[in-house]
Amino acid sequence: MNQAFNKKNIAIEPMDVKDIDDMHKKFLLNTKSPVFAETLRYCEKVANSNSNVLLIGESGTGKEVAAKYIHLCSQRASNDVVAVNCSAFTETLLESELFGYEQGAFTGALKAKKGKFELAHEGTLFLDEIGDTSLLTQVKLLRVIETKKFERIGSNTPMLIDFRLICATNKDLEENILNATFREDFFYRISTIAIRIPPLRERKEDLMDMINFFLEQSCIENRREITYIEPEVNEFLYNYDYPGNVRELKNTIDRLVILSEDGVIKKDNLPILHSIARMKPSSTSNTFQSIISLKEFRKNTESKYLQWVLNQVNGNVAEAARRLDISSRQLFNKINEYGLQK
Ligand SMILES: Nc1ncnc2c1ncn2[C@@H]1O[C@H](COP(=O)(O)OP(=O)(O)OP(=O)(O)O)[C@@H](O)[C@H]1O
Repeated sequence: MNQAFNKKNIAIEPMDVKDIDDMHKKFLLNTKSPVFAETLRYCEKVANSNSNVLLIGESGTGKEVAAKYIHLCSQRASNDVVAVNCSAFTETLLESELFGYEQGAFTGALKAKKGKFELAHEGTLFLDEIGDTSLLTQVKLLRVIETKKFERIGSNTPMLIDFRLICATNKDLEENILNATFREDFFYRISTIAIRIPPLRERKEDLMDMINFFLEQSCIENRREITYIEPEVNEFLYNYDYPGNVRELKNTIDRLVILSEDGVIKKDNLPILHSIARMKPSSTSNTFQSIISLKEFRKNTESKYLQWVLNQVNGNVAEAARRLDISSRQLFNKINEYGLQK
């Protein structure tokens, strides 16, 4: 190694899981879904290789969770998993975040800083949202991945590093290659093993356990006790499609627990957007019949939704307006405009 590493001096990223037991306590990995079970077995299988892994899946499916799981199942588990969200930085900032810099390397570099490559030494580097990196950053990353060497910004001394790379994306990188925003050579380099993390709607077998898991977690975190959940809430939680996946489920439950009163989770606390989604449960996978103007589409959707809300409150306009957070006068105008039934 060209420059000595001293693990003790490396500022460790705060990690929310210490070991595999802790991982099982904090995340629901005991799955009843054959699809997700296969995903987890695949993660375990590849954990002990040193291959670069690309996790592909919609936002909120648990790609970061899967990355930590792979790390903790690997021989690198006693070292760190260092995560970087590539979309959170501009090109220059991402570079200094990854490579680190020497004192005086640029204006504002008052003292030297270690980058994530160094921090991930002997551990795992997790690059989230890799599809958001620029072509130039991809070239620089490719070089480090191939040579396992890098220099801090402002230094000519190469450092040798040993890390396992896991990247994640919710983008279609193959399409990005076609439109020249993602390098093909970089794609092949980072995706020796590609693992698809299934969306929640494809693993509904886990929904009940997940709901209970997050309820319990949220009650502890928010110091609440839930004694009753209105049936409409349960109906919603079990039938909703969760386009935001596990994150949306978790946030929804948090919200319901926080807004609960006297231990009761009420249907009134379901966000209004959820009510729209309930009306059109497969809104994300809908096949539309024909192309119409956006104005006409909005009008159709709005009128159906308002009719549904009016039905829910037995035609009580004042109550419907209150729940819709608009004035009764505005609602009356809409009722007349769309010819709605009270
Ligand atoms: N199996 C699981 N058990 C418990 N919580 C989970 C599980 N999977 C995901 N979560 C929770 O769901 C949220 C989203 O997970 P994560 O950040 O891993 O998703 P992601 O696919 O990386 O999202 P993004 O694409 O937006 O970065 C987190 O709060 C995470 O703790």
